Amino acid sequence: MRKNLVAGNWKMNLTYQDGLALVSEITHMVADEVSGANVEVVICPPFPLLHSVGRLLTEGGRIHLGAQNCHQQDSGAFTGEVSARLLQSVGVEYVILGHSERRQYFHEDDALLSQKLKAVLAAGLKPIFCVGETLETREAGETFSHLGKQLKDGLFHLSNEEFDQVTIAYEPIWAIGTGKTATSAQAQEVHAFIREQIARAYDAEAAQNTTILYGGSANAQNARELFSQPDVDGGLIGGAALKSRDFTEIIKSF
Ligand SMILES: O=C[C@H](O)COP(=O)(O)O
Repeated sequence: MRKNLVAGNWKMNLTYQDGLALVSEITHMVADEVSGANVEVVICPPFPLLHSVGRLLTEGGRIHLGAQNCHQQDSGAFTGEVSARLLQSVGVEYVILGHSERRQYFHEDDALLSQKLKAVLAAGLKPIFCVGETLETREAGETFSHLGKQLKDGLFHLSNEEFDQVTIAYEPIWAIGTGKTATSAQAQEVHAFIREQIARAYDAEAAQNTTILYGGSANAQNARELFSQPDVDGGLIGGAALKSRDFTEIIKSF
């Protein structure tokens, strides 16, 4: 039985103080309101907040810590970078890899992401691997070939055991931060396609066990409808993860 998951990606938002205030509100709301829900929750703050947010999450109990990126090497002269091993040592469990913003603004390609995946897995962390198409690609009718290639080149080189640790996030780039959400039917269509590709690359069991998240202007209003789709197992939440009430309502949408 695959798990449902809601991951909040804070991106490059908030100060240290604002971040701690937000996470404290979220832990209280989740503790009070979400006790029985069948969902794992992850919060991915910027690097300088990881340790302190992690401590609050440990005290609060049931929310896991994630990072937004890491370097592919274990250590060394890579000024400004952060290794998976360091992330693991501050209590991180998940790492987002291949977010469309990393691909677009930092030119991360499938070859680099393959190395990052290996580093994350070697450190005992769980990757949240993102794929998604631009509006141009969708309108050209190339969504599925594009996603198929991202999965094949970026992800499907992993062994079965390594792949077991992976969560996939589908992010229609045209829906990120735009307020334009994919319809639940559009999301379901792509998620089913991704699951089918997993079955081909690995097997039916791996496909059934893989958690596939939707990311792209998911919010407290549309989460229930999106999460009710058979192949949508949760969300990678940007803007709405910065508001404790909205994020909690999204978690409660299962
Ligand atoms: O990582 C999160 C996704 O990019 C979605 O962001 P958004 O919810 O602000 O559209």
